Amino acid sequence: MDPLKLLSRSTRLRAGRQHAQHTTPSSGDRAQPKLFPPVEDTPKISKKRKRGENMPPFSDDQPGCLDFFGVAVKSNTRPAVESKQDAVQDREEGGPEPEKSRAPSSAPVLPATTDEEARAVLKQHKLKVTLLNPTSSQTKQRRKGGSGRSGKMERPALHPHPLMSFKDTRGRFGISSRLAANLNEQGYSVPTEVQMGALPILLDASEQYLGHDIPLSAETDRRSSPNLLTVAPTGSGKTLAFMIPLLHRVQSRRHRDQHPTRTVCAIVLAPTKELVGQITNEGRKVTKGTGVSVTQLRKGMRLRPTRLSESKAKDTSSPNPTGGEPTVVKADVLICTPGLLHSMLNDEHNPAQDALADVRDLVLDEADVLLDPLFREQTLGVWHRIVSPRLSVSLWSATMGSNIEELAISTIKDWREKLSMQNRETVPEAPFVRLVVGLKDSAVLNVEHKLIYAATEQGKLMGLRQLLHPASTPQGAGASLLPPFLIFTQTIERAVALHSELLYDIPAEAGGIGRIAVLHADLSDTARDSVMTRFRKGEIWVLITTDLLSRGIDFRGINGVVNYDIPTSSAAYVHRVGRTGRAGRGGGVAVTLYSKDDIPYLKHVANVVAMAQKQEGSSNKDAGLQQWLLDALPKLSKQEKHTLKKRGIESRKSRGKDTNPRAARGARISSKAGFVRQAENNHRGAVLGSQRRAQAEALSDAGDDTEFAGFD
Ligand SMILES: Nc1ncnc2c1ncn2[C@@H]1O[C@H](COP(=O)(O)OP(=O)(O)OP(=O)(O)O)[C@@H](O)[C@H]1O
Repeated sequence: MDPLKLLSRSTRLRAGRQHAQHTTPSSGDRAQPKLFPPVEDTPKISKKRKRGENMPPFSDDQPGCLDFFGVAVKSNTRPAVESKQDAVQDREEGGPEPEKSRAPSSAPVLPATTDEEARAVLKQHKLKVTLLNPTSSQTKQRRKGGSGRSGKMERPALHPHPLMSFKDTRGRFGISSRLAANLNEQGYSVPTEVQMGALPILLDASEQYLGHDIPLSAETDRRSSPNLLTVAPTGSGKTLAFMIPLLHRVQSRRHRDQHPTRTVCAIVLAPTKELVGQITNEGRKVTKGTGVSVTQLRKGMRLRPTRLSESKAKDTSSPNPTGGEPTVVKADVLICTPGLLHSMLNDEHNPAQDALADVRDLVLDEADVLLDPLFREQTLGVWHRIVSPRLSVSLWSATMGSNIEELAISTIKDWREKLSMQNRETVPEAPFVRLVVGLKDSAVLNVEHKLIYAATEQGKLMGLRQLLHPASTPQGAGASLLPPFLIFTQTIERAVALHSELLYDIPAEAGGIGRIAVLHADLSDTARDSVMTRFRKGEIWVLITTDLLSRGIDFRGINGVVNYDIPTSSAAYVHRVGRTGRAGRGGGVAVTLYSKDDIPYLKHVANVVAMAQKQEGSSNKDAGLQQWLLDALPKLSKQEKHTLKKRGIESRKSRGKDTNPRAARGARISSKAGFVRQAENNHRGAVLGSQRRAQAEALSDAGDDTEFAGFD
């Protein structure tokens, strides 16, 4: 088997075997993908446990950690919880389940943890849960008697009981046997940190997690699923964390309503087509046989109207822009980019103006990008078209600025007020919870970060070639990378130029030009799909791309990321390097090449690297980023940061050649000397000239019957 066929996310995983075949460094040998060390390695926690009475040892090696709460399971709270859950399940699924699909009597049941145990586990796994919309009285109390920092609003902490094994999802939250079986079949047994924290919050909207700490206000609707904002590291399993609750709710609703026609019940928005495709694929794998349909919205499709307007819609259906009959979306869960859905909803020929009438779940994956000015209008446009008072919104990313948090709070408030006015009755307020895993906005820890100074553009190209051909470099002289890896550039032009420069660098015996490819937004959808598939299959070893692939994309077993052009924000760095070291795998390398032009803009990258190294507790001080370098790098003002994020490094933009040809020449990606390029240009000009002359002669020979074909 080709060892590079590891990238394929669609590879069927089997329980207990999912990492067995991985042989490249970044495939790692971790049995389960937790990011933070198990309790045995954490002296602080074990010390605490000695003091605690009922805290049995927790080991990540225990599959599913079913014994974790072994002592407490015997407690008399268990039967009550069990019977309550059965009742909820029966109610949700429209009556008692047939015997065969019920959990067997030996099925895991709700671990009856105490609040104290839950707190210890949350702390151990670096999970922090906060209520973002406390009642005004709670806020005041905390201001007075709280931390003492007057005027600073302190939000109350929550302590949901974490999920220790996917087996518990059925007994504890009543997810269907089919959904549970699919998770098991895909090899998911132990939840990652984000799943441990988010699943109980989203699957159990009641007293389970909120009642302990926070008496909610009278107008807060306890029955609503809470709104959730999650910040968790790249590759930590956020997709599954939002997919399971969403699919569970859709499935329960379908059972309960017994409605034959499908209308969209849930929407997942993501910024790129590639990510949309990946989420759809993941959703389909876990919904197999559940009757829930997960669909990727594509151009030329038509949204299905709700029942009310269906008959009216039949006469006014809009033509398919790609020709032929438009495909009507028959989906329970719709996954799409905000731009496409927004334009479809605003199309005046669209007969399905109320297509989102049944939507009760909205997920914003990579929420900080979706709420960035670039996508904000479309994202909020879709959000405001949803009219269900029971809407539950969740926002997910590895990086989330405080401005995004504030924007989310204000949008939820505006949306609720608007809906209350429209409906002429108060829409109940759902709790808005924030879950943070680890340190916010930081790079994943199991990746080795390298910053390499290359002085000039040509130096960067040479540095990259050394990475591609480590054998030609004296041992220890530089970084080396094992394919497959990704190379990021700032612009499409530079990605294309770098691709043509490196095209012949991989020897024919190793696959030649087929091993290296470029992917960017100017390619057709088919070309983009084909490159993605070939990279996932391991046919392509080096993929040059722009920030198009920097977010969300999950290539298993990718060994490294090269920032050929430095990222334009710390968030961009976190996401780019997060394409390696996924699901807890070690061995990934992130190399950032920088020239002297980059030095003014390097600080944000250096800060993230320094933070990651500090968190990791790098034992080798020389390997880490030197403090003098950090101190020497200039700091950007807020305005400069904003401009850099928006426009990138000016000299690398192709437009530079009109305004500043010299700078543009300096930024050109080429290893050829100036005189060689000039000779090539002269030759190209001569060939073009002779072709033109030949054309002109042919035209004059053709005589008067030739039609005027425009000026040459
Ligand atoms: N519980 C689990 N056990 C084993 N593997 C898991 C588990 N949950 C997720 N994974 C795997 O981890 C990888 C990363 O998951 P995912 O793409 O959801 O990460 P993410 O947090 O969304 O990353 P990003 O921030 O880059 O979007 C995937 O290959 C997924 O199959």
